[in-house]
Amino acid sequence: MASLSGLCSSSPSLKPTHDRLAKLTPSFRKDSPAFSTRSNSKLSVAREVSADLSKTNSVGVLKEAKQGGLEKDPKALWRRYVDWLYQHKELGLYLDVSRVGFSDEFVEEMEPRFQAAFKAMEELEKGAIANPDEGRMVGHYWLRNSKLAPNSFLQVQIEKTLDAVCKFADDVISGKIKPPSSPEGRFTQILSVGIGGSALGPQFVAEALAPDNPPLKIRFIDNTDPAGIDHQIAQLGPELASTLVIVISKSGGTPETRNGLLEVQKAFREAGLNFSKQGVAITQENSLLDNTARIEGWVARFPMYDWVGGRTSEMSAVGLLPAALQGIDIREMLVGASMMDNATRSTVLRDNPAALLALCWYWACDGVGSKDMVVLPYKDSLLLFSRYLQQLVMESLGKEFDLDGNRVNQGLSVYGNKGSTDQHAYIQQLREGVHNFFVTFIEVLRDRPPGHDWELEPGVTCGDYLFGMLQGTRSALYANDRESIAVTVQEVTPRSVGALIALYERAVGLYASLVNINAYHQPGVEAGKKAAGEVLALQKRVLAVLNDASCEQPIEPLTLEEVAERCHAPEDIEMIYKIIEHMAANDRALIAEGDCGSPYSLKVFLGECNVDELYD
Ligand SMILES: O=P(O)(O)OC[C@H]1O[C@](O)(CO)[C@@H](O)[C@@H]1O
Repeated sequence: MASLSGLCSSSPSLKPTHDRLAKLTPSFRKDSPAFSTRSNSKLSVAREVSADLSKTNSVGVLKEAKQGGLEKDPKALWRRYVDWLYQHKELGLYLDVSRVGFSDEFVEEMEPRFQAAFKAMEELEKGAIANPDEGRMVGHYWLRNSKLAPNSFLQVQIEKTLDAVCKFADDVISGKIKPPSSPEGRFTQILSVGIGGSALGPQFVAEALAPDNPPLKIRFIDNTDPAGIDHQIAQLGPELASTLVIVISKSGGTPETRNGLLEVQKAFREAGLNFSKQGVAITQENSLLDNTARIEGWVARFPMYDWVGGRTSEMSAVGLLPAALQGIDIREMLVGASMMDNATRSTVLRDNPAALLALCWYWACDGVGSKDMVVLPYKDSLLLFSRYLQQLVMESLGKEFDLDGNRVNQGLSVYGNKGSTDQHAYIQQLREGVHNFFVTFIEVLRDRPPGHDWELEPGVTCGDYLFGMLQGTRSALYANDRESIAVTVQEVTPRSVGALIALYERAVGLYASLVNINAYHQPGVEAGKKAAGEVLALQKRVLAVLNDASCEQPIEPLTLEEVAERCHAPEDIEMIYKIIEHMAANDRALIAEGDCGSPYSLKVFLGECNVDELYD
C-alpha cells in the first residue's frame, strides 16, 4: 500500500539537477523575426527569474513522478485531502486538490517559480507594464479595490464610474430615466450587443445571479448571425419600445458588434423608434462607438479603460451595468472579488487558492497544455461558467511565443457544461475513453433557499441526488486515474460569483508567469479578423467583375476560372466558389447555372446590370 509520501514521490533520483533539467528542456527556436518584445525595466527582475526558471522545464521530472500513479489507499487519500484542503473562511469557499497527484518534490521544485510569479503579480498590481507588446498596464484588480490603483487619477476614475453605474441603474429601475414612447413608461428589457469579453461575463453573471423576476430582463446579441439577431429582436416584439440597448465594445470597432448595432438601429427605425433615446455605450473614450454615441446623443456612455482587458472586464462597467440593471448586488460581487484578491496575494503556495489551481494545471498538463480542463459545475445557474472560463483561460494562455520570443505554442483547453447533465453525455468517455483531460468540479452546498426543500423519497431530496452524482463521478473518475479539482461554495451569490471570477483571473495570471507568456494580449485573433476582411474585399471584387460582365450585351455568364482571372486572383478560386455559393443561397441577384456540387460546371452572372459603381 503506498504511503502518502509514496504517492507523491517516486525515486530519490527525482530531485532535479541543472544538468538533468537542461537535458529535459525542449529546444525552443527563435524563429520569428516579426516577433519582438519590448523590454520593461519595472517588470524585468521577476520576469527574468520566471523566464530562466521556465527554461528549466519540468516535463521530464513530471513524467517520472507520474509513473508512481495516483494514491488509491482510502486512509492515505483522506490524509492527503485534509492536508491540502484550502478554506476561505469568510467566503465559505473550499478548494480540494487532493485528487491531483502532484508530489512533494514537484511542489518543492515549483516553489521558486511561484515566488517569481508572485513577484511579477505584485509588480503588475503596482502598475508595471505587464502587457509588454501592447505597452499596457493590467489593472482589473484595482476595479474591486480602487485604493490599489497606482495613482489618484485612476482611483477617482474607478470610483466615479462605479457611482455612475449605480446611479444610472437606480434611475432606470425607478423609471426616472425612461424610454420616450413605451406604454409601460419604463425600461423593461436590456438588449446587450457585444462579443467575447464584452458578452461572456455579462452572460455568465445573468445566468448565475439574475432573480426570477428582474427589474429588467436581459437578452444578448453576441454574433453577426442575421438569423440570431432577428430572433432576439422578434422575441422583444413590441417591448422594443421599452428596451435599453447596451452596446459594449472596448475597442469600439469590432465588426460583429458594429453589425449588431446597425441591425438593431434598423429595427428601431422600422418600428418608428428613436434609437438614441434608448442606446447606451460602454467603450474606450474616443473610440468609434464612443464618438457615434456622443454625436447621436445616446442616453449614456460609460468608460472602458485601456488597462482592463476584455476577458477581465466583468468588474468594470461592462459587467456591472447590466448586472445592476437586473437587480444584482454589484457591490457584493466586488466585495467577493476583493476578498479573493486578498487571499490570492499570499506568497505561501498552500494558502493561495489561485496558486494551488495553477500548480494543479501545471502538473496535470505537464506545463504545456497536454490535457484539457473540463469544468463541471453541479448547479444549473453556473452553466455558463465554462464558457466564460474558456475565453479567460484560452485567450490568455493560448500563445505561440513566450515572453522571450521562443516559439512555445502554449495553451490550456477548456470545455464543459454542467453536472449531472453531462453524466448522460460525455462522462462515459471521460471515465473510460481517451485520457486527455482533468476535471474541475464546482460544488454548491446549498441546494435551495431555506424552507423549500422536501424529501422525494425517505431521507433523500432532489439535491441529495445532485450531490451524489457529483461525488460518485469524482470517485469513479479517480478510480480510473482521472484527476480532478473540486471548488466548493456555499451558495451562488453575488459574493461567491465575484470570488470565483477573481480566483480564476489570478490563477490564469500566475500560470502565465510559470510558463513565461504574456496573458494579456491576443495577437492570434487578429489573423482571423484580417482574413475575414480579405474575404469581404474579394467578394466586392467578384461582384464588380460580375457586374461588368452582366452589363455587356448579350450578358456573358462566366466560369469560376474566368471570374478568378478577371479578379486577378486565380489562386483564390476556391474562396470565389464559396463566395458565389453563399451569395446564390441568399437571393443576392446572382444567378449560378450548373451544379454547385460540380464547381467546373458553374456559370455565373448577375440578374441585373448595375451601372452605378456600387462596388468600389
Ligand atoms: O470589446 P471589443 O473590443 O469589442 O472586443 C471583443 C473581443 O474581441 C477580442 O479582442 C478578440 O476576440 C477579445 O479579446 C475581446 O473580448
